[in-house]
Amino acid sequence: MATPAELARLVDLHLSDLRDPEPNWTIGPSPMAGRGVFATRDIQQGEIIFRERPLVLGPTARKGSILNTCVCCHKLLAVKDFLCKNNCTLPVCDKCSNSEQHRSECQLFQQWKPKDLQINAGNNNNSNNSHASNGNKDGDDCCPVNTMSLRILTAVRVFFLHPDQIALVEAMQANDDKGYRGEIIKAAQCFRNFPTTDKPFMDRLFRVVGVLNTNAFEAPCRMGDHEILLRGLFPLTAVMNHECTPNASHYFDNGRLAVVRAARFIPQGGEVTTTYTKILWSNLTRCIFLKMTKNFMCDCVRCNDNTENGTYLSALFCRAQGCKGIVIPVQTKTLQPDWRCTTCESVFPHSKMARYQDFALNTINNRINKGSVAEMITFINDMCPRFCPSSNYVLVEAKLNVIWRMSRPTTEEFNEDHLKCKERYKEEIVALLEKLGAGDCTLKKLITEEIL
Ligand SMILES: C[S@@+](CC[C@H](N)C(=O)[O-])C[C@H]1O[C@@H](n2cnc3c(N)ncnc32)[C@H](O)[C@@H]1O
Repeated sequence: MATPAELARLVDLHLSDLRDPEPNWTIGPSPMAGRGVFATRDIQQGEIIFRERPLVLGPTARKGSILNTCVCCHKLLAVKDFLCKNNCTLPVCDKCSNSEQHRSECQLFQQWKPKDLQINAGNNNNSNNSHASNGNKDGDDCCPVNTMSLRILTAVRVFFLHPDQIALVEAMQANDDKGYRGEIIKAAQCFRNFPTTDKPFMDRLFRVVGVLNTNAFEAPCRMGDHEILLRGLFPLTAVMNHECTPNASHYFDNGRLAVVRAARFIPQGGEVTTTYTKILWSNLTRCIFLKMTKNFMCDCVRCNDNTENGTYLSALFCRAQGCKGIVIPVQTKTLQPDWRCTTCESVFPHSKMARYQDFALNTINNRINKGSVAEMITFINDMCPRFCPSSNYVLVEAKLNVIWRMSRPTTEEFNEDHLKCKERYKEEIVALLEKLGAGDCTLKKLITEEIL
């Protein structure tokens, strides 16, 4: 792995005009993991630490993604006949189809000979050759886009970068997850002539895919009245290590600019951290997510406190007869803790509580976005307290969903009680964030400034 100094040199070149002449950050060796970002002086809460453009950007092409979106400008395309006229099978608008960027990737895809993607209605479920629908019900039968070849596009774009930019990608960490090979194999199956026997090429591709999976962000981008998620590699933002209640927060300005601010005061020399999970998830949910997606167990203060600063985001109702107490995990930093009631002290095995947590999660999530906001509020206020403590993260997320839906343009009308509920939910979530010590985090800004 590249030294912190070499990584910092390449990051400086990448930042170009966005590099502050006297930055308040530097890259150094981290006691948490590998390299990290550190404050060169005291940084006040709310201060911008850096801004950065993506080194590469591409479609996320995940299940449910809108696929009839131009791979260059991300504009929404017609529901039919939106693929490149040169048969590279990439969705592209007329204007971008003649751009330099598209020309090079179009030629490469043509050289690899994409397989015929004409599909039959209802034949969308073959995961080895997954012709995805375009997320637009009208177009389900006529959207011959292969999500796996679309997903590999961001990795392919790395090969067209300037040598210093390629060196930066090479200097980044790539977790060695065998699952990443599957992504490449599935993409290769979309072509008749993919260079699978070219070992140096395949090794480089594997590393690039590893770098993307370890470091890339999903950045929301609004184009007119549709919003899509882009897969972006923002190298400096990615060098920040994870903390479950981080001291910095980041957001993406329309997918094209990462902005990193101090959520709290950061003393000179302190490591600048961000979070790779949702801040309001419970200890166990974050722990499982980090292990599965980032391959590490977090050791931060919050992960070591089974009350989570008194927020009890994990809490479930006690299963002992007659007890109305709550149970929380006994051990921290394990994927299968025992659970103990804080009132009667009964202990339950994880298998039992995991089933209960899944039941609460599925019952609540099945209602989210189904039916009106008014129905959701009634469900949250009247039904959920019967089976889920109000501090449980799933219920907290349901309230967040109501705030989100009420803050967006909608034809639904809300009465005074609904508006009061929304305000109450907002106050509860802001109080939770304060208990966690989250400072001026992005979520707090989104809630209080209503820019969800
Ligand atoms: C995006 S990289 C962060 C930068 C990385 N430290 C480097 O040197 O390039 C993400 C990886 O860093 C490591 N990491 C980040 N935060 C960590 C933490 N709190 N504890 C342990 N490992 C962590 C994990 O290996 C994770 O997959």
